Amino acid sequence: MAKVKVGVLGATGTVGQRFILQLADHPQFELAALGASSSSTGKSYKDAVAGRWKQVKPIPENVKNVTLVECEPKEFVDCEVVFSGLDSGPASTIEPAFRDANLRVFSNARNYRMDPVCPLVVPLVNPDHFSIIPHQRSTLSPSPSKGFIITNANCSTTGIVVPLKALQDAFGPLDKIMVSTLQAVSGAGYPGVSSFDIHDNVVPYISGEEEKIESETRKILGGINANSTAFEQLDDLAISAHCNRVPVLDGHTECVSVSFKKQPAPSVEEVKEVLRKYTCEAQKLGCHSAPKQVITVHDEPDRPQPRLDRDWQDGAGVNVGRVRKCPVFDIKFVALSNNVMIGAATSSVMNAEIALAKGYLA
Ligand SMILES: NC(=O)C1=CN([C@@H]2O[C@H](COP(=O)(O)OP(=O)(O)OC[C@H]3O[C@@H](n4cnc5c(N)ncnc54)[C@H](OP(=O)(O)O)[C@@H]3O)[C@@H](O)[C@H]2O)C=CC1
Ligand SMILES: N[C@@H](CC(=O)OP(=O)(O)O)C(=O)O
Repeated sequence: MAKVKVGVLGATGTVGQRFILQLADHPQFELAALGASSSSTGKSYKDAVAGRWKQVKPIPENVKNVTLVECEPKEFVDCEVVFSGLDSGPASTIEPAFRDANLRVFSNARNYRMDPVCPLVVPLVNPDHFSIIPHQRSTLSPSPSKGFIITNANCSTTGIVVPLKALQDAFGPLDKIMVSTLQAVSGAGYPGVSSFDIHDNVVPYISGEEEKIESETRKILGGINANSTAFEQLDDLAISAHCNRVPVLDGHTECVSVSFKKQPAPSVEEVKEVLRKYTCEAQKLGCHSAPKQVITVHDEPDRPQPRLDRDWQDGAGVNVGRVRKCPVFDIKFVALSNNVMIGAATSSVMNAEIALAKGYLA
């Protein structure tokens, strides 16, 4: 089958560079156009990222000499799909312009995540939310025949909703959640937090992050109504987040405590077994980027750790450890996810693979 031609918006940034690595040699997608800001357009990709290519792997040979273009639909006429690693400012007008020009937009930006007709999908959790797409199109005037926007979640939200979904499926509705995050500096893009601010330090504030974790979790773990026209958010799920920036390059660590509506609560061993056995639709569909093991449960008392565990399975799954009884809630555990992989680029790419497999790119 011919590959689907795709473009990347914000191709030079932290998330954009990960898109390049994942898409340069993808079995189903072919890179056809790369966009960035006007300070990069007209340059070859290698010149535009000179001094700020921050990946261990080199720039793929077939990308080095591609000329960067403006993020305008007329520059992407060969593409059927675009992956967006745009900042939220430019994303607010650029992403809908691509949707209205009949491209399928897979976005990392926060702008449309809580939109009532926009799917907010963590591919390991809720790809069933794609079914709102026909309704999303019907709310637009003129209604695009092919275009849509699908978003993926904030990177810290992504890391917790995967184990929480496994627990919710197995043990019924969750009651309360407390989460404290230790977030990597790559979450702030490049150059991000200055070394002077983060070295030998912890910054106990990330603007807007706590609110995003609290609202996005309720949407992702919620359902969609029978005729696929509205999301059913978990409005009665109590959730509170504390967010901290720590001197780690990649990988968000999150300390989670959870209680269940149904009592008695499951035991530690039952929780571990459910997490280990959790599977997702991307695996069943045979998606190229799906992890073999969605949740890797560590029994060692000092794992997961970002440096040791963030690249397991190319950062496509979630690591959980320290599962234990909580004297205040029911269960507590530590989750680690790669914020730039499953927290960003891998989620978008896997969402597109699922959409392709389910016929949404036809
Ligand atoms: N980093 C992470 O862990 C995560 C990030 N996200 C989200 O992904 C998005 C990208 O984040 P990140 O990669 O960290 O950001 P960066 O700042 O590293 O990259 C931003 C990209 O957007 C481009 N850009 C900026 N302004 C414009 C413009 N006016 N027109 C066109 N292109 C523009 C930049 O191009 P140029 O190089 O030319 O300036 C660059 O390619 C954000 O919305 C972020 O919130 C989501 C989850 C996790
Ligand atoms: N704010 C996250 C990364 C991010 O960009 O989040 P969002 O896509 O929700 O703006 C972090 O700093 O680690």
